[in-house]
Formats: sequence, C-alpha cells, structure tokens
Amino acid sequence: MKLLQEKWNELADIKDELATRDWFMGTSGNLSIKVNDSPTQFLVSASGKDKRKRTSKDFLVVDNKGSSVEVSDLRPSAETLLHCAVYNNSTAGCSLHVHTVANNVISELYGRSGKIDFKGLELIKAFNLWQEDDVLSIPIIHNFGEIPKLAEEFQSHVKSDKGAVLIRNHGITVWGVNGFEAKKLLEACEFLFQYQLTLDQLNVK
Ligand SMILES: CSC[C@@H](O)[C@@H](O)C(=O)COP(=O)(O)O
Ligand SMILES: [Zn+2]
Repeated sequence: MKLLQEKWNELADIKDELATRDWFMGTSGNLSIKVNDSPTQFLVSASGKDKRKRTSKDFLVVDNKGSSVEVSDLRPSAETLLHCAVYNNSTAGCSLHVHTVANNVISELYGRSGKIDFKGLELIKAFNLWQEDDVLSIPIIHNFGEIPKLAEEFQSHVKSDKGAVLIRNHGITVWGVNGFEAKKLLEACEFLFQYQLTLDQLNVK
C-alpha cells in the first residue's frame, strides 16, 4: 500500500475512534497527519464535515502554509494553520483537535491563570513525565477569532514533538510523533480534565 493511503487509513481510524467517544459534536474538531518531510505536506480533515462519517472526501493534502497541493473541491479545516504551526515548529507527525465539555469547562475555570498544572497523577506519564515531582503544565490561550492570530499564539507553545494546548471555551489541540502517540496524549488530557472537574465538584463547600 502506498504511504499516502496508509496515512489516510491511520488518520481515518483515529477519527473513527474519537468519534466513538463523541468528541466531534456539531462537526467540531479536526485532525492531521504528516505524509512528507521537505517539503512538509500533511493530510488534514476537510472543513465542516460530520466527522462521525467515514467517506472518501474526509481529508486532503496541504502544504506547510495550509494550501491544498492539488485542485480540490474540498476546503481544508478552518483551523489548518494550527496544524501548520505544529509541523513547522516540531518533528511531530500527528495533531488532533477536539471540543469536549470537560476541556471547555476546565479552560474556563483555569483560563485566568493561563495554564492548568497536574502533579502526582499517574496519567502525566503519557507525556514522558516519570518523576514523582514532575508537573504537566497545559497552557490555556485566548480563543482569538482570527485564525492567523490564534495560530500565532498557539505556535509559541509548540516547543517539542509532543504537547497540548487548551483554547479557552473552544477545545484542545495535542500533537505527538505519530498517530498512536497523539491519541494517547489526547486521551490522557481528557482523563485529567475529567478527574479535575470531579475533584473540584467534590471540593465545593
Ligand atoms: C462547528 S464549531 C467548530 C469549528 O468552528 C471549529 O472550531 C472546528 O473545530 C471545526 O472546524 P473545521 O473547519 O470543520 O475543521
Ligand atoms: Zn475547533
């Protein structure tokens, strides 16, 4: 099988799994996977699709500026520039963006601090944080209406081949070296958010 088809199938399988979790409410969310280095090219989800459906028009190949590399009637995700920011500033191979109630509520509760920290929780090991005192700090950025501005702010947090950024009252974007790693990080983040929400609710006096 050709590499492009393999990557397409990998991304489609991840999309199906995230859809099973109901993480693409109201057509929200987008996904990408790198298919080529120099020049950078990646498959990204087409804009506005029902991401619970699997079709032959779910993804298209774009370049490092987010422009389609071939004539297509498909529009790349409105948030493609965030995926460009990942591939232009790291060696990551996959980037995933979902909107969940948990990540939105956490982003609002902790938005004023500009971040949420997790310490002493087993799941932070998904981010390669193995020491007892390690802290997973997830930045929370403003949901700028202009995507180039949002992408610029987001880009300042892309410092390695894995990471996560919360966009306030919008959603989360994670990236990892490949699809498996990116999905692992996303699942870990959503676990941590649900844990924190539950804890905060139980702590309400
Ligand atoms: C329909 S609400 C969600 C969108 O505004 C956007 O935030 C999103 O995640 C999906 O946009 P898309 O262009 O389909 O990739
Ligand atoms: Zn979004």
